[in-house]
Amino acid sequence: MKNTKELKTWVNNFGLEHPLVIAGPCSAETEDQVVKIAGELKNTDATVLRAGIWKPRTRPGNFEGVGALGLKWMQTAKQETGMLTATEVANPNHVDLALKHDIDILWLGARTTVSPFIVQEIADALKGTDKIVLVKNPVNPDLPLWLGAIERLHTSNIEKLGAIHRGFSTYEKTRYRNNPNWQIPIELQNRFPDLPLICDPSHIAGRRDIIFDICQTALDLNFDGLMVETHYDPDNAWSDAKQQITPKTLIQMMVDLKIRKATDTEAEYRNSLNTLRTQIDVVDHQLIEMLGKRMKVADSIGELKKTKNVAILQTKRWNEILGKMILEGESQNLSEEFVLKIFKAIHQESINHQEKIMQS
Ligand SMILES: C=C(O[C@@H]1C=C(C(=O)O)C=C[C@H]1O)C(=O)O
Repeated sequence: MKNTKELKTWVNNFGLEHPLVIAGPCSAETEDQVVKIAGELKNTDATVLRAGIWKPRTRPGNFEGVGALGLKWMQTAKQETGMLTATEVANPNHVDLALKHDIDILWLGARTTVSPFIVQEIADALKGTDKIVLVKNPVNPDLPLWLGAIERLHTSNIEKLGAIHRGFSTYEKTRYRNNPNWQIPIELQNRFPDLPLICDPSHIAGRRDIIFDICQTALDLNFDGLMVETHYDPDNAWSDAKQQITPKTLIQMMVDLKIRKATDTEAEYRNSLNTLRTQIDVVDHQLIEMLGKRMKVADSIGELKKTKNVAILQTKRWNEILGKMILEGESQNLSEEFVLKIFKAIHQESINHQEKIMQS
């Protein structure tokens, strides 16, 4: 698959002055609930009503969705509000049912994207449709797997494609339910700058209070749209209660979010930006030079260790360096997380260098 300007056409055709907003409950629960939420979302920035009909739950015994019955409720909501509809499909049978009920946007969930077999079956079932198909990232931070799923759909002649970033599962406890790992959607934009990219802050956050900040970050990173779980009574939702917000909160959020433009052509802005970027270029050059110098010292240590047959890894020394650098980083306004990441990478490169010398 090649990047082409046409990839963005379906989003541009909405003619919106704000990001595309897909909103609605995590799960369709009752007809009244679906229709009521759609009613509250009508006349807001939300163009598309989302609702989960089949819910992939980590463990059995939880609410697994109302099934095909809910598709009729989506149709009623669409008739009453004029909103487009979107739901998740996880197998060819879901695809058939969703198409029969004229759902406008189908998405593949994170647990589906991980499996090329099931993605291929879904791509085959979708052949010939002109529906919009969105692909959530796989649960693991694997860009080729994510792109591979999109390519399978592209090969099935699905033209209206997009990616949804919902964060990546981690074993570690973090402030997020699913780690945003923003580098991955940034890399995706590098490869496919025109592929529509939508952020799902609800699944990244797993909780209401940080949804706004995640949306703002997404807009700062050129995302085209937001998919936000919305319920009139979030606390009593049948699934993902903690991460849903009310339509009223969504309306306020869209007022408060700052929508960024791709660039600005004003001369003074361009000049200042160029001056600052020259400074960045100088510092980057120095960083690489310093890192090269550090590795030369590591090489010498490798030579020395080789003469005495001493192990490369010296945990005590390494921990001393980390402790010192975290403190120095603090005084330079660098987060501990960042300093750790950088120094772990430096340490690994240093080990690789010494490995080469010790084995030669
Ligand atoms: C360079 C050394 O070898 C390893 C690499 C280190 C580094 O790059 O700072 C520190 C400790 C060792 O694990 C050393 O022993 O000092």
